[in-house]
Amino acid sequence: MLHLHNSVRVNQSIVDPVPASDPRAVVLAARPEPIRLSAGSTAVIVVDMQNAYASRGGYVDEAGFDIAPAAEVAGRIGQVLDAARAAGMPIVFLQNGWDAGYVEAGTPASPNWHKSNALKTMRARPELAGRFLARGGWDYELVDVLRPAPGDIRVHKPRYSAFFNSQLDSILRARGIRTLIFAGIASNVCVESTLRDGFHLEYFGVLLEDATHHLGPDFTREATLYNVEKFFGWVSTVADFRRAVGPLSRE
Ligand SMILES: C/C(=C/NC(N)=O)C(=O)O
Repeated sequence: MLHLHNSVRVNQSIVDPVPASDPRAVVLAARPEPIRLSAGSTAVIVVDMQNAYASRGGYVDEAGFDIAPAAEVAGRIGQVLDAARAAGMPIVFLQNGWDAGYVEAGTPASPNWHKSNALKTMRARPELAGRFLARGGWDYELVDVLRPAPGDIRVHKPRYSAFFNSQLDSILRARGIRTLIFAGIASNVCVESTLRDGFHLEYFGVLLEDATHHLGPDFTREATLYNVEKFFGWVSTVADFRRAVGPLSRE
């Protein structure tokens, strides 16, 4: 038996979306229980590792959020990608933002116009106008240490959840993907939004807790981990992911 928050107990049986007979299947240690995944039906989803979210002078830094842990997180995501590539798993890089004219960001008739801290910061500081999250600009680009390799997939997304107004679902379905390994920033915003929507689309979502960073007080990190573990998916770590998929390495 495994003890969870609030003293809830669940069986430690393996969650089994793929048959054990699948030659590319491994068991990933996770909370609340281990989950079997296959390299043939699992993708790594790297959420918004753009200068906006992970570099000094980018949007969230300028908007006053703490990005100090982002560099370490990027390094750990690099380890996840090395292991995933060696195992032959597809890797999807999400990039959040809008066109250079901000048409996709919406008008005052959109909640995004009112809630986006990027848009709000640019309105409050006109000298920053046009700088944040605009396709073609530095802020929108992925951080230098996490450049996509040939074969990796990039998906543009204009809202927090990558399943809205994007190609993500059809790209995943076209490859027979059932399980999504999540890394990136921010755990409590775009990562959680995408993992939740994936749940409703029948994807098995696993969040690697040390390959992500939150925006806001530490309780937001705790809340996301609780929500994922308890309601929407599974929580694992970079070391456990590497341990699990290591034997699948084709090198
Ligand atoms: C706050 C925020 C989060 N984005 C993310 N990638 O989690 C934003 O985009 O404004």
